[in-house]
Amino acid sequence: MGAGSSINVDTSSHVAADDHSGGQLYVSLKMEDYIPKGKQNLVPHVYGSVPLVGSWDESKALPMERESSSMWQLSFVVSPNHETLDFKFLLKPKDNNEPCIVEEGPTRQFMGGTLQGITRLAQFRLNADEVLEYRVCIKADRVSPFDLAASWRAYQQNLEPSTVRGIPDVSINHEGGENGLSESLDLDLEQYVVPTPPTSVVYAANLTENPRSMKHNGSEKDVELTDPPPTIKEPEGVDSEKDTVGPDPAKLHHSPGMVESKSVGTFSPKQKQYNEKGLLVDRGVGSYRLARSASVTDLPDSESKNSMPAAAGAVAAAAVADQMLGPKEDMHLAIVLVGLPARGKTFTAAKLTRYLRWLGHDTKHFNVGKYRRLKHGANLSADFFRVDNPEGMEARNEVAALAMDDMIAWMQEGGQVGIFDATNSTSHRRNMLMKMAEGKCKIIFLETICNDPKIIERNIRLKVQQSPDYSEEMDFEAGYQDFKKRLENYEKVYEPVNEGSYIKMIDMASGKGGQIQVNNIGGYLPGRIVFFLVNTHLTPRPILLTRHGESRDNVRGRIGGDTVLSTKGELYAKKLSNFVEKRLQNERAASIWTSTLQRTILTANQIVGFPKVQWRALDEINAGVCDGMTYEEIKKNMPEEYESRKKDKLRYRYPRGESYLDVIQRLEPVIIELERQRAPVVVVSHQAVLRALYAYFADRPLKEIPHIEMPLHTIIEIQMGVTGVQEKRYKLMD
Ligand SMILES: Nc1ncnc2c1ncn2[C@@H]1O[C@H](COP(=O)(O)OP(=O)(O)O)[C@@H](O)[C@H]1O
Ligand SMILES: O=P(O)(O)OC[C@H]1O[C@@](CO)(OP(=O)(O)O)[C@@H](O)[C@@H]1O
Repeated sequence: MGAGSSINVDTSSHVAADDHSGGQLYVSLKMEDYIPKGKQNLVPHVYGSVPLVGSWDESKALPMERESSSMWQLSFVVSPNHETLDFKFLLKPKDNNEPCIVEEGPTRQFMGGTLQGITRLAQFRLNADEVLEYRVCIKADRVSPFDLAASWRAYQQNLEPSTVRGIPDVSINHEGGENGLSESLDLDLEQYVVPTPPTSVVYAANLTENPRSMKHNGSEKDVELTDPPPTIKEPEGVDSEKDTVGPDPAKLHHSPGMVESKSVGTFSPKQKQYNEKGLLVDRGVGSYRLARSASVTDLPDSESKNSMPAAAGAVAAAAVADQMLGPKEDMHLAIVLVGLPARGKTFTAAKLTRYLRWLGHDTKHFNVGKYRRLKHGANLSADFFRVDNPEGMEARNEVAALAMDDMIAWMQEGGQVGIFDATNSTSHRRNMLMKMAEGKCKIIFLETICNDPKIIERNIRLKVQQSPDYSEEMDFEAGYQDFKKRLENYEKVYEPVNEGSYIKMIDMASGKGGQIQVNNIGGYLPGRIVFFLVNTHLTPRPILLTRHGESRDNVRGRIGGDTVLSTKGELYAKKLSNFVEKRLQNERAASIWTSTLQRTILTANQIVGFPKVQWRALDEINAGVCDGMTYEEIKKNMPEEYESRKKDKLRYRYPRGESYLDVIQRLEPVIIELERQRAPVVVVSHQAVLRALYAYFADRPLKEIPHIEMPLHTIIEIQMGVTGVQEKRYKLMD
């Protein structure tokens, strides 16, 4: 994506999202059958150097299967730790008493995923005069665990015996768990619901920045400057269950058993205080500040702007290079939304803000609608938005300029990414913004386009229900008609973006993939933003987060390690499998993700009927030299380490281990993959890792992450949907 380039990404295919998923080698072998009459009792087999293909033990060789009348085939997966695989074909008589015939010639070999000596015929010497020859076709492709899971799903749907071997982490056992216990536990899921952390439901635009000009004595008047809460109106004569109608938030938040829930952009007073204080985080990723990599002992005051140690690794290196080589204005990035009303601009802006903040980028969301409401009141009719209303036009340009001024001023104080959320639907308006930004920040336009009338209709209804513009309009139909008129006013003058650097999201909410077009986009952070947007969508699905069942080390109070489950932990594994079976009973495409540590694998072991994927990225925070110690032992034997961690748990890096910031960085591919999935996912992982994942969905600030409560034996259900994120919790046992 160099400067001046323009590319189209068709998101209906799986674009570039698999590069992080730790590929495995999918090997497919075929042999053409020339077996003469009289030799048809010989079945081709494969055996070789790894346990999957018998460890050179003929009796454990893998039989090939008949694909057609003349073709034998076998496919298997070589795990990453067996990248070198030696193998040979052999013919096994159906009558086991007769000796096997091993193919002539040198051993065939895969090395580092490359095939050696593959094309030669397979020759079998039956006796001094007779040699059997087979044509051989061998293919090896690197595949992601997700594609493997998909192939397993295809098997499940077609109900044909799988011919893919060696996927030990893909469970195809349809019977009940061990002892049949999962069937015997009859769970009524609702009785396990527990309250979520206290929060309130807020429309995303309400959480955006307040005008600086309306600040008093340096402190913001939160109460006066907050948009009025939305009034939930039921559209008259409309069945809210119909697919053109968005879910009634009242129902969403108080559905049976849902004790409390919250949406994206929800905040606790504590969090708001944090946001407004604007803790500036410099992880060396895309920030212009080049903090040196610090050990915790020389960390300055944690609230100071330059206090974040630079993140390690190639990713950070790329970002740092961008900062050093790019022009000064590139140090600050303005993402300027463009689009007609009800096209998902605020939704996208809020989501992007959440993602960038989670990654440690100092990001703020400026919503011009909020400025307009605060300056001119919330109840302006569609006439205000007419092009032939000069006062309205002037007032709208004025609040846009005010918000842009604020954003640029904030950037000059050190802010990194500003998200400027308005329709910005004419080139005249965009020119004004570009002039204001000249020499101060780089602008990327982000246009959301939707051509699906059903989705537009659903969005309009959602807007009338949720937007503070209609909070005082009790009559849904009147609000609906007014919004439609407002939309017509915008449509008359709308000019799609064709200038500068831009990203166009076209029909991304259609559920069929959509399209992303980018023009003149370069650099680390813009690249990450495009990658994130390509992978996000609106398909509703749950994500279930849970820690593993109690481990033996948990009982002893030892951190890290790789022990098995305690008796209590084993019980949780059974309850969890029963829970998942019930909660996801109609979700055939769901998958179970674990870390590579025993305690999560054992916890998921009894869940049957879903593919399982092991991620190293989901492994617990690496406690380095402290691994296996109790907190008491660390305090006694390494008091400085203990104190340093206590002082700054987010940034503290265990000697030869990791910090929470390191964990967040390695979890980014997991977040992208969770965003990309359209089916439910159950994540069985660990305390620190789940704190970091949860913080992303719940929009909790970085500073709070190491202190988020993440109890054992509890499931946090994150419901992703068209209105954002809802949360529900189940506690299966103490
Ligand atoms: N890319 C998109 N295209 C179409 N609709 C979207 C998109 N992203 C989100 N939406 C939906 O649009 C609804 C209205 O979005 P909102 O952000 O308030 O619109 P806008 O800011 O454009 O007026 C959201 O609740 C969401 O369901
Ligand atoms: O960051 P803190 O609060 O120490 O929590 C992380 C710790 O949680 C533990 C339990 O104490 O996770 P886990 O349950 O996965 O074993 C430790 O292994 C890990 O070091």
